[in-house]
Amino acid sequence: MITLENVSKTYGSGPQAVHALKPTDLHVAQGEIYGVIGLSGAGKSTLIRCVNLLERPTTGRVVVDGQELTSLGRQALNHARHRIGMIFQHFNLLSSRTVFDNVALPLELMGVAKREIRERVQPLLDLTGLSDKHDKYPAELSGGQKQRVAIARALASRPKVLLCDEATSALDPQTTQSILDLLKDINRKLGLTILLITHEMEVVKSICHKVGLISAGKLVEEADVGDFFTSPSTRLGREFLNAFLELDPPQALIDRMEAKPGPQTHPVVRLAFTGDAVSTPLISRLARDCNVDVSILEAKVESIQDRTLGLMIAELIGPQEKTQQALAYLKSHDLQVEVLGHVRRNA
Ligand SMILES: Nc1ncnc2c1ncn2[C@@H]1O[C@H](COP(=O)(O)OP(=O)(O)OP(=O)(O)O)[C@@H](O)[C@H]1O
Repeated sequence: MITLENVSKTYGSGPQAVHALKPTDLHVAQGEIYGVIGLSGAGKSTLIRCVNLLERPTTGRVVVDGQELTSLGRQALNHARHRIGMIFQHFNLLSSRTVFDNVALPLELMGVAKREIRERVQPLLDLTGLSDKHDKYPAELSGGQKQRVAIARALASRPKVLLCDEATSALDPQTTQSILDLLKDINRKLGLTILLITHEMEVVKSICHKVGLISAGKLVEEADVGDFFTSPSTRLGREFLNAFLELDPPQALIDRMEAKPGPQTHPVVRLAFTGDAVSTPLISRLARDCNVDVSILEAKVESIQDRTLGLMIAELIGPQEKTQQALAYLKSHDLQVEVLGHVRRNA
């Protein structure tokens, strides 16, 4: 439904040039919710704004619903944009218009007749839970309600695609969840394809099917959400995941950690279990079969959509050859094993 081919964006030129988006390929399938995550300044906004050509890409092709937007003239592009809704972090509502009139605005601009506008706006207010806010002004609404108005407005022109630019970043966690539930609901009910950008793993975890990780203008990793949360393939992906899971070794242990193994040290490992491994008593088998002691420092179980993810930080205690054997054993059992460092037992 959305295809970016070799799309890049450079702001300015010469020594002042900022290569905000390096040549990027991206595909979002029909009906999919795709999240792009990255740190501040990574190029997320630039990427999403290139999709509807709010930013004109420096190179590449943008194809939405089979139509190449980058080849269209001004009028045809305006028309094509009716099929692409967009919502923003700060809602961008018109303060002098009521809820109804804000939602009706795109239809007025398209020249839709008054009666048809009435017939189309009311169901959108119902869908977004705003039926009783019809005549309110934005100043009379909460942040979550304002974003609902923005969503209803974005849906008014019956788009095939919804672009969400940090749509929940200005909202508290509870309101964020209700807006994410609404987006999930409209994705299901209307078959709407959603591309969102966010810096919050919670957003990706809650509603996305697929995720792309962007860093310094480059899409460095792309995966199904379940795979990303269980085994990110880049260092940055692991940093995002670890920060989200808040599963780091105690500081006192980090301070004692050495990078290289030695005859007097024991490895500290972070283990991620998925699927069958979650319910298998691997740790007791590890102790029995490999003859090492396992000191569990932290552990938790997370539900990531339809998957269960078990996480643990543990110290493997025993002679070096036994702890190496234990690591090989863990790796052969479909676990993600990351050696965080090595500590002296009684330092
Ligand atoms: N209009 C512009 N002119 C020049 N540089 C720009 C412009 N817009 C963005 N940039 C630069 O491009 C880079 C990417 O910015 P962008 O806003 O796309 O990142 P982001 O990931 O969305 O960041 P944030 O999460 O902080 O909004 C940054 O270095 C930014 O300073």
